[in-house]
Amino acid sequence: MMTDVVEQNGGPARSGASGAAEEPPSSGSPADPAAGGPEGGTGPAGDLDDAANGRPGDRPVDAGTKEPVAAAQIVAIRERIDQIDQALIDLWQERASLSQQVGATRMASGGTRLVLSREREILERFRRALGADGTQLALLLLRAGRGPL
Ligand SMILES: O=C(O)C(=O)C[C@]1(C(=O)O)C=C[C@@H](O)C=C1
Repeated sequence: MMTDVVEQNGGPARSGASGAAEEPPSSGSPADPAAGGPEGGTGPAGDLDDAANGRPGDRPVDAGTKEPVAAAQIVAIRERIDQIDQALIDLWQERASLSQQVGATRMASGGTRLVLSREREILERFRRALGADGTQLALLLLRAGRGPL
């Protein structure tokens, strides 16, 4: 599976054709308005944002299932997913910053903005490890540092 990386609208990338990804498999009815509705106010959401999960602190987790054991497992696994996502974000930003430093150093010394042989090496490393999606990921990674070609 390969997904186009260019999302001009800034929205989430879609990898499937279905527009009903949050529906349970057997559900043909509209979403339950009670599920995920307001859960009682305790003040402005801005004061309650939970830095760990980005949700207002008083909102219950939507695990996508009503089965409590499965829901608890999902919540636990999501903790690690959130840690990984944060690490990816931190590393992404660190890499972009380092790439900009390299570019500025090179150009200040009369060098080129880009070194395409180095970019090919990086693209190949990602392709070898992750396949075609790796190539797309590396293209985004490179663009985050040196800007668009
Ligand atoms: O390694 C370099 O020479 C860089 O400038 C960094 C970097 C990158 O982000 O990896 C960015 C631009 C170059 O064309 C090649 C690689």
